[in-house]
Amino acid sequence: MVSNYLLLEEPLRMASVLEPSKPSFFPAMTKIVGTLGLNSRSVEVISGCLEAGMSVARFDFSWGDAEFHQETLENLKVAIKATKKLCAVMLDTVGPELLIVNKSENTISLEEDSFVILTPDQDKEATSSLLPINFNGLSKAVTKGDDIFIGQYLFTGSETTSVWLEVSEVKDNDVVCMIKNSATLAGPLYTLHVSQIRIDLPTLTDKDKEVISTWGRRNKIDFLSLSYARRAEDVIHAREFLSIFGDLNQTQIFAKIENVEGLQHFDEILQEADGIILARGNLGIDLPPEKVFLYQKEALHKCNIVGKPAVVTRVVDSMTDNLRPTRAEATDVANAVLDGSDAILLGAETLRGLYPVQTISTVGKICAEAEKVYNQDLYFKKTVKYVGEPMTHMESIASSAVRAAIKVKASVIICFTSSGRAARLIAKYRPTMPVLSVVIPRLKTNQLRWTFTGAFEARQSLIVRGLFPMLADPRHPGGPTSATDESILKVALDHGKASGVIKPHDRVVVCQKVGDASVVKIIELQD
Ligand SMILES: Nc1ncnc2c1ncn2[C@@H]1O[C@H](COP(=O)(O)OP(=O)(O)OP(=O)(O)O)[C@@H](O)[C@H]1O
Ligand SMILES: CC(=O)C(=O)O
Ligand SMILES: [K+]
Ligand SMILES: [Mg+2]
Repeated sequence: MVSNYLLLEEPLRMASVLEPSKPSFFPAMTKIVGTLGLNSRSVEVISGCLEAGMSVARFDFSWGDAEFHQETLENLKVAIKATKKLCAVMLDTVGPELLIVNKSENTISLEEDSFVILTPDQDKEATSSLLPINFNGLSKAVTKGDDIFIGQYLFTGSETTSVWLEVSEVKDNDVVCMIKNSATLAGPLYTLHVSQIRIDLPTLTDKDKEVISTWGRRNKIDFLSLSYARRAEDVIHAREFLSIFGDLNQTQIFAKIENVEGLQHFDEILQEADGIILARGNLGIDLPPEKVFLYQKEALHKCNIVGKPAVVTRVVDSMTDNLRPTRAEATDVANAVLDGSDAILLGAETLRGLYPVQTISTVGKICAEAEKVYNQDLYFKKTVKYVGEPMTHMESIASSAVRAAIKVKASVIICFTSSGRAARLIAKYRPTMPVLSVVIPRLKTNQLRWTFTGAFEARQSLIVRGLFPMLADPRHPGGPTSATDESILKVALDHGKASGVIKPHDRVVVCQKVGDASVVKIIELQD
């Protein structure tokens, strides 16, 4: 029987369960995005995160100000130098997120069946009977009987600090709610969510614009995580805004789908965005829990077939306080890989968790095991069928490179690229071996000065499953000649050997342009 499930057939599966997990030169083909903050901002801890496999650092502006994040980023730079591990930078916007700030940071006890008022008056202190929120339209958006959720920022669900409320009355700008479960709110910041209600705030808020034009520009961010993307226009507007700042026109936009409205416009958003983040934290309370798994499978499938990277969030919440994930969480990580995610995003686990480094390493190990039993052959066939014929030249070259690499059991695919496009297309076919994307710099000018391209392109591949970037020497920019190509290939092979992914007598598939022709070649190493 031909399985339709992206998992290898027996007897390979049981063999894989019983064989010990093997350490490899890289933790997994699936990438890990770590949210840096409170418990993950020293050079030492960030270095540990990089060594454990984090390749994208997320700076979440819902939490902490520009100065706080700058300090963390400076430490990240030191850690990158020290570990020699590349890492991309992602700025995550606040967007139309409803937040409660608890300035005093005293815990707030809420009693089941008693009442609490939500007020837009942010000068008020947060107490057991009054919670100030950052939005003055709530009283117009909700009606009696609506459910409201309040939890610690990046709530994990297992803590006793989350509460469900029911709207019992709207009084001018205030919303009076009945408390449905007793809870103690802890920490300085809480997120508030009303299921399936449109929050009439722009997706890119004034604060977000300010942060992008200062912090984002200063740090030439690789990715913008556009929180609460609800329509294609949100992405278009964000792109227009980024393009005002010369350096940021290369920043990729990852649309973060966090509610049903975003889900309803998924196809149009995907068309405009460079990638998608399945923000299961918020979506998991906007959608009924029983619907989340199917959305995940559908969304990942859609991203995969168009070759855009997809990131899944909130996988091992319980590791925020524990050294081991629950069985359900470990299985969930593996299923995210089998469903097709490119990267896993860790939130509370690395931001305020007790074990940021161990969490990254545990998630990496689970991903690696799932990748071993991923049914690449079936996936490849489905993708080729979906793309149809005639294929574009590049699509045909990319799929041929993957096919050739699998047939000859190559240990690695080396892809020369400037824009990163060719390497991403290869990754789309989900090769079982890593793709060394050798980014060849190009010289460009803005009429005032010369600069090299390549750094953005290299770092942006750090979120794509299977891509491992390497920057070629800028002394060989521009048009390829056979002499420079040979020397670049030699550097790439040496890099592969030094990192342990290429061994003597291995076969390697190389994808490059020779003159005008795109070629796929197979080389057999002597030593
Ligand atoms: N500097 C280079 N030297 C040799 N081959 C290259 C070089 N840059 C790209 N290629 C090859 O050219 C083909 C087109 O790849 P890709 O689309 O990435 O090219 P590009 O020049 O980076 O992009 P674009 O066509 O968008 O300008 C691929 O086969 C790729 O491996
Ligand atoms: C990470 C995030 O914002 C979410 O999962 O909702
Ligand atoms: K955010
Ligand atoms: Mg969210």
